Amino acid sequence: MSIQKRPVIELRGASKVFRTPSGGLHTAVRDLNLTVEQGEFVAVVGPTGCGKSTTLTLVSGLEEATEGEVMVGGAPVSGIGDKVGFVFQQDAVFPWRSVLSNVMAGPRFRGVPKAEAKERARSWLARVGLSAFEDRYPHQLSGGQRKRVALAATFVNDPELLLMDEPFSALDVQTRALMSDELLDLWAGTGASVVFVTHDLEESIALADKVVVMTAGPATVKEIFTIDLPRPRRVEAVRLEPRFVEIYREIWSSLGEEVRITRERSASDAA
Ligand SMILES: Nc1ncnc2c1ncn2[C@@H]1O[C@H](COP(=O)(O)OP(=O)(O)OP(=O)(O)O)[C@@H](O)[C@H]1O
Repeated sequence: MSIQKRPVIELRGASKVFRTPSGGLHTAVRDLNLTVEQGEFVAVVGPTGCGKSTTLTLVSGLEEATEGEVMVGGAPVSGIGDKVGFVFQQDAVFPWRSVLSNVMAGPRFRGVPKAEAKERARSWLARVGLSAFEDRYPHQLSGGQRKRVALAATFVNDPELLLMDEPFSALDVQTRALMSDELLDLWAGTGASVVFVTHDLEESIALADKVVVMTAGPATVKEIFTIDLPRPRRVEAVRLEPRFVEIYREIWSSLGEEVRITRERSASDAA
């Protein structure tokens, strides 16, 4: 018997129009249709400024769609849900709290008793290899370690949906690859769905089940590619596989066209 997967996110004909400071209107997302199923890891790639982050803000409930429907967990999105975790480029850690206190914060806000929150936080800190650092403060950590704290602080809340906006882009290449592997390890077995926005096509293929290519702005879905690389994956190793290179070429021919359109537009705007 096949297991019926249920959609966790459904965007149907979603558009977002912003009012610009000069009083004009700017369409950031146009007629976007996208379904993300339970447990699925979906990466979103597209040219710079096309509307990827705006798509995430619609799903998060931070912004309301101007048109169309945005459903999360089968209901129209309203505000930020308890079961949604966020990881952004900037480290969302409290600088005045210790590492342990940072990871305990989510469960404590959700009413988990202190002793239990501490136990859960310690177990996630162990999983990200930071047990020895629990008394440190964020400024006493490296960028990679701070990112690990942010991941532990997110996963400790058992999110059903993880929204990630270029979470590793400020890290150096090696740390980035390590963090990607850690993310895959942490995510495996949680059953959480992930939407991961990135500029980096290699990163998207190494991580995801599906790569969504967005058009040059306003963002709409151009093509969706299924990534049939087996799991578990190690990002540095998977990049060298012939199938990876084949997928990369296929997606790049779709994405490259949108990147070219965006470049030509900005060149003509500058002229
Ligand atoms: N609050 C806002 N008000 C007006 N315009 C906005 C607002 N937020 C985003 N935009 C515009 O909408 C477009 C899409 O922005 P968005 O940040 O979603 O793109 P992106 O694909 O995530 O960009 P990047 O890849 O550079 O991070 C851009 O032209 C941006 O300037």
